[in-house]
Amino acid sequence: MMERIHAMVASAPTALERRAYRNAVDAAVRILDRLAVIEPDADTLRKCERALTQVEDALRSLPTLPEDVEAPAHAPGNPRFNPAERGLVPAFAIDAGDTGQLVGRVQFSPRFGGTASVHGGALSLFFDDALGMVANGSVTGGVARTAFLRIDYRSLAPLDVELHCRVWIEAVDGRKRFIRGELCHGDRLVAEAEGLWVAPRTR
Ligand SMILES: CCCCC/C=C\C/C=C\C/C=C\C/C=C\CCCC(=O)SCCNC(=O)CCNC(=O)[C@H](O)C(C)(C)COP(=O)(O)OP(=O)(O)OC[C@H]1O[C@@H](n2cnc3c(N)ncnc32)[C@H](O)[C@@H]1OP(=O)(O)O
Repeated sequence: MMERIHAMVASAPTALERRAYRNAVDAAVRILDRLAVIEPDADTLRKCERALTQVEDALRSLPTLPEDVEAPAHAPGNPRFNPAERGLVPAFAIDAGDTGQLVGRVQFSPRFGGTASVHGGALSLFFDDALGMVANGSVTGGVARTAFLRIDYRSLAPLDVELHCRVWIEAVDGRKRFIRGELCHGDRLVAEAEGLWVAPRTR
């Protein structure tokens, strides 16, 4: 599988390039996290904007990736990098997985928040990624796309606190993979998710 993915990718990034990319994204998201909590001061923020525009100019000097890369988003060889590496979803620590069930921890930093709690859309984004990992994991095998994702918000999710997540396969029916998940803060249920992932037709 991995060989096939690597073959689809024109130029997979080296470990050094990937680390540099990750560090640059980390710096950018730290800025967004800080902007989410500060009291705005126009002078300071104007200086920040000028400095950030210089960073943007440096990034514009780099070529962009070709549009036709088709390697899955989470594949190690994908030069587009996976969603967590791009800062799209919060980093997710996986404690156990790969047996059709996944157990892990996630912490939503301030940029994912409303006032004191996590934005509902950010929770949905997280569930799409976490349930998607199980839907696309070694037990189910192969690529499948999200057909629907339903979230039940049970209680407010605090920011900057470790939350615990469990994701499992509810049922597999032909190309259809029904996946469920839950997110808890200690003993308190924060949100539940259920979704359907559909694998492409083989012919
Ligand atoms: C961006 C792509 C990313 C893909 C990643 C893949 C692999 C990555 C590898 C490792 C990944 C690790 C982690 C992955 C993490 C996250 C993954 C996120 C994935 C996404 O974020 S991806 C973007 C959002 N996603 C879309 O952009 C989908 C747009 N959409 C479509 O592409 C089609 O819509 C599709 C393919 C869903 C179905 O199309 P189709 O033609 O193959 O299926 P068809 O109509 O034949 O239905 C077959 C059976 O599913 C039932 N069915 C279908 N849809 C249903 C629904 N909504 N509700 C209830 N039942 C439904 C029918 O009722 C029938 O059931 P039955 O057979 O029993 O009659």
